[in-house]
Amino acid sequence: MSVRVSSRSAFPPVRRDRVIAQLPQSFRKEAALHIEEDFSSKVRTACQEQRTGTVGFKISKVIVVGDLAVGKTCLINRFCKDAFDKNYKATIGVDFEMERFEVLGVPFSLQLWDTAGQERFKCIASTYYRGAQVVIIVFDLNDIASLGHARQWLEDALKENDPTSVQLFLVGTKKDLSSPAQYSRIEQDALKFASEICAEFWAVSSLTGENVTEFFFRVAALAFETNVLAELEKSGTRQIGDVVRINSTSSDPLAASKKKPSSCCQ
Ligand SMILES: Nc1nc2c(ncn2[C@@H]2O[C@H](COP(=O)(O)OP(=O)(O)OP(=O)(O)O)[C@@H](O)[C@H]2O)c(=O)[nH]1
Repeated sequence: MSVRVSSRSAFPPVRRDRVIAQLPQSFRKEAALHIEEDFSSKVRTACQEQRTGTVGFKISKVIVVGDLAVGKTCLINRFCKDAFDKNYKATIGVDFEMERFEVLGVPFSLQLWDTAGQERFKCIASTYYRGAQVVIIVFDLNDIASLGHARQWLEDALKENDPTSVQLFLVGTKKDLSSPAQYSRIEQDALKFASEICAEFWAVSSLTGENVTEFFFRVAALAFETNVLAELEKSGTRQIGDVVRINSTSSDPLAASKKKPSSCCQ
């Protein structure tokens, strides 16, 4: 496999197909963490001038939660291993994969934590929720009950984390199994719920691979952008009037879902 060597990294080189030079776009503008077309000029400039501090050495923790058998393991495996297993094997506790990216020339890593959806393993899994920068709540697009349970998964994940600093994604899986009519019905509900909790909505299929790479690239890019902005803030280079564009960093998704019925993410 071809790789790209970064002179600024102490880690192994990044795969060529993990290089992000443009901001990947959201799946639906109605439920997006932000709708800018590109990285902010502040972030681009910081990367060009190598003013990203420790971001190149950081590992962002991503937890993937949701009901049993909704497809969390398959989603991670499709992206990390380009593999799909049609047989269900329950995750016992947790498992994780590391993915290395290069964003705007800066190395950046995601640690993807696959957690158990089965009730009996949930208490083991929840001990690993702490320290997440990104929470991905997964539901099955063909099972409305799994979308209904998303709020509980969110509450559990936020108990262990600062609700104002996590980025939330709501991901519907098994898109290949739903008819267009079925899909559009559940998408309406998912979009509504995603905008209530300030999450970004995606619909994917791990069987066909539809939207899987696009989704994880978006996660990596937004997590990277937040880290660079935080680094700039720490080093005092942000100016009065600068806006942190990722709204989930400035609002509490659970409080938002109780107070605001409409979108609060843009
Ligand atoms: N057709 C189809 N089947 C899928 C897809 N994703 C997952 N599956 C199937 O759904 C079942 C459950 O998938 P898993 O990824 O193991 O589910 P999980 O959410 O990790 O389950 P737990 O570990 O118990 O929490 C398996 O039989 C998969 O093959 C998909 O995109 N399309």
